[in-house]
Amino acid sequence: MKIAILSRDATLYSTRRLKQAGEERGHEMQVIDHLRCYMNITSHQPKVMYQSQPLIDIDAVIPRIGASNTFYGTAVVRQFEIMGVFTANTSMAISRSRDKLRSLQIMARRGIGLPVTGFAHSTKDIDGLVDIVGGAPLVIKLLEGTQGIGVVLAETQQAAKSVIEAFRGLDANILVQEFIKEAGGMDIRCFVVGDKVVAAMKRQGAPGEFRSNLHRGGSASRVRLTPEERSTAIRAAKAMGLRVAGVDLLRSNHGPVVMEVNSSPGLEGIEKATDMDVAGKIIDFVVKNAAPNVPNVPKKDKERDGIKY
Ligand SMILES: Nc1ncnc2c1ncn2[C@@H]1O[C@H](COP(=O)(O)OP(=O)(O)OP(=O)(O)O)[C@@H](O)[C@H]1O
Ligand SMILES: [Mg+2]
Ligand SMILES: [Mg+2]
Repeated sequence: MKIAILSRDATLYSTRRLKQAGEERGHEMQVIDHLRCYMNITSHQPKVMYQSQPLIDIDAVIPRIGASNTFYGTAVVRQFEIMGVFTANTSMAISRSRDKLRSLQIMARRGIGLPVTGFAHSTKDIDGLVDIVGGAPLVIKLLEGTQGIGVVLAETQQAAKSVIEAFRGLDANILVQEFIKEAGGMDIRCFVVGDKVVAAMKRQGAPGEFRSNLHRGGSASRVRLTPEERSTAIRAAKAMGLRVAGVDLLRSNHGPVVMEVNSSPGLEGIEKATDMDVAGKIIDFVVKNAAPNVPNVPKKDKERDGIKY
C-alpha cells in the first residue's frame, strides 16, 4: 500500500515512527509537507500537486497537522477525500477538534462527562459565569492556549474576577471551568485508534503544580484504565468523528471527565511511557480501512453537526 504522512518535518519523532512502522509492514511510505502541496480543485479531475508532480496512486493519508496550519492542512486533507483517498482523520473532524468550545459542546450533546464549564462574552456577566461552575476555586482557560500556557487556577472569587477581566480586556476568549481538585495534578491521555484505546498514560504535574503538561515539568507513566474511563475515551473520539485521537481525561469524583480531544496526538510521550508500538497500531488501522470498498467518509460523519457535504 502507498501511504502518505502529511507532516511539515520528517525528523519529528511521530513522523519517523509512522514511516518506520509502515516500512516494517512492507508499505511504501512518503512524508509530504502539506504546506507545499497545491491543488487543482476542478470537478472530475481533482489533484494534489507536490514538487511539480501530481500525487497519484496514494491509498491512504495520515494527517499530522499542527494547530497553526489547520486551515491549509485541512484543505489538503479535504482534497484527498474528494479524490477518494482514505484518511486517518477526516478534514471535518480535524477542524472540529481544533475549537475547544465547540468540542465541549459536541461532547455535551452526547452526554459525555465533562468538567462543568461556562463561557460568556461580556465581563458584565462574570458573577453569573462564576456561579455556573460553583464559585472559586476555578480554572480559567484561554481558548487559544496550548501546552498549559493560558490555564490559570483562581483560588478566590476576587482572583477569578480580576483574571477574567484582564483576559477579556485583551479581547481574549476564555472558558471558565470547575476545578477538579481531586485529580491532584494528574491527567490521563488515552490514545484511541478506531474503536479501541490502544495505549494510555498518566501525566503528573511537578510538585505544587496543578497542570500536568510535560512542557510544564510533568512526568508520564503507564496507567491502567477503568472500563468507564476506556468507554468515555472511545465515546469522546467517536463524538468528534476522530478515528485517531488523544483523549485527555481527569479523574473526578463524579467519574471521568474529558478535558480535550486532540486530532494529531504525539507518539513520543505515549510510546516511551508505555513501551507500546502505537505507530504500528495506526498503520494497521489505516491499512485495514483503506481497502477499496470501505467508504472514505462514514455516512454518520457526513450528517453530524448538521453539516452536510
Ligand atoms: N478543570 C480542571 N481541573 C483541574 N485541572 C485542570 C483542569 N483543566 C486543566 N487542568 C490541568 O491543566 C492542564 C492544562 O489544561 P488543558 O489541557 O486544558 O490546556 P492546554 O494543555 O494548555 O491545552 P492543550 O492540551 O491544547 O495544549 C491539564 O493537563 C490538567 O492537568
Ligand atoms: Mg492539555
Ligand atoms: Mg490540545
